[in-house]
Amino acid sequence: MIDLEGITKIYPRGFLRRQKSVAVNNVTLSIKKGETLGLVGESGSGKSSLGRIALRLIEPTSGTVRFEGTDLTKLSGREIRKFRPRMQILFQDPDTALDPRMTVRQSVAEPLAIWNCMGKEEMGDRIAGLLELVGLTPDLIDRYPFEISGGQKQRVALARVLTLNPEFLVADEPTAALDLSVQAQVLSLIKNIQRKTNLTLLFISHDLQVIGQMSNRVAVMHQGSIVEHGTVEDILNNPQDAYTRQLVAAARESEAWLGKTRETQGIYQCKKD
Ligand SMILES: Nc1ncnc2c1ncn2[C@@H]1O[C@H](COP(=O)(O)OP(=O)(O)OP(=O)(O)O)[C@@H](O)[C@H]1O
Repeated sequence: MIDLEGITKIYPRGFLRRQKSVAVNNVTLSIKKGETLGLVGESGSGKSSLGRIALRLIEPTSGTVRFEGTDLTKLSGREIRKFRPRMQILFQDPDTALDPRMTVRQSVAEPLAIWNCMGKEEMGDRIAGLLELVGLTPDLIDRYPFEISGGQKQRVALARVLTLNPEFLVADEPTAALDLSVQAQVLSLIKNIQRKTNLTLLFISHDLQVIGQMSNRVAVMHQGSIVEHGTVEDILNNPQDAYTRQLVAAARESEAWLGKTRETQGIYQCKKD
């Protein structure tokens, strides 16, 4: 469904913007319909730039982006607008996606109103259905973002993104701003919705454990390049690249640390009881 070919992104930087910074370096990747491709790498490795290029939210310096065979890099602003409802992005911080002056209902309704695709009654049903899909109770519908929790806000942001039935979603560290327990709920929600709707997903994270839970295939990004690419099992059990081996070792260490922490908490709770 998505074919990125030879994507390079160079940002100008520094005084008078004369220096160049290569954020993405000749990346070629494909994502099949209904598949989740996990994109993992440390901060600054170029993941977000690549995700935004895949949606043509920013222009690549060179390379092509194909969406079901159509080269998005060749389309005019007017032509790309037709594709917008079919491709969406879910950001790390729901506060950037939600207008603080809009209620939950207004935030979810806005894309429908902009695309002018429904009558009032049908829109009401659609909003109720979406809120149910993301596990939000109807009593939250008239609340403002400051009146709901971080996890609830991310669910509203997800409902908003799903409003127009997108076929391709870039989820850019969608749970990084959430507590661990809420993170797990939101991840399983995204996974269930992806299965139900056969969404094609580019899931971006710096956390290999999260990527492992969410993805069919993984691409490891380091300093703008894809250094390794394979199934989750291949990457976790038989990493070939030196940087990937470091990532896997760090993920295993943090898994062991988390397990230990839970154990300690368990013992503490028993004693308290
Ligand atoms: N608009 C910009 N102008 C100049 N440089 C930029 C711009 N956006 C990103 N960069 C640089 O490009 C590189 C890649 O950034 P990018 O945000 O794509 O990485 P990332 O892997 O998503 O990082 P993070 O996980 O911290 O979001 C970084 O060195 C960053 O400083």
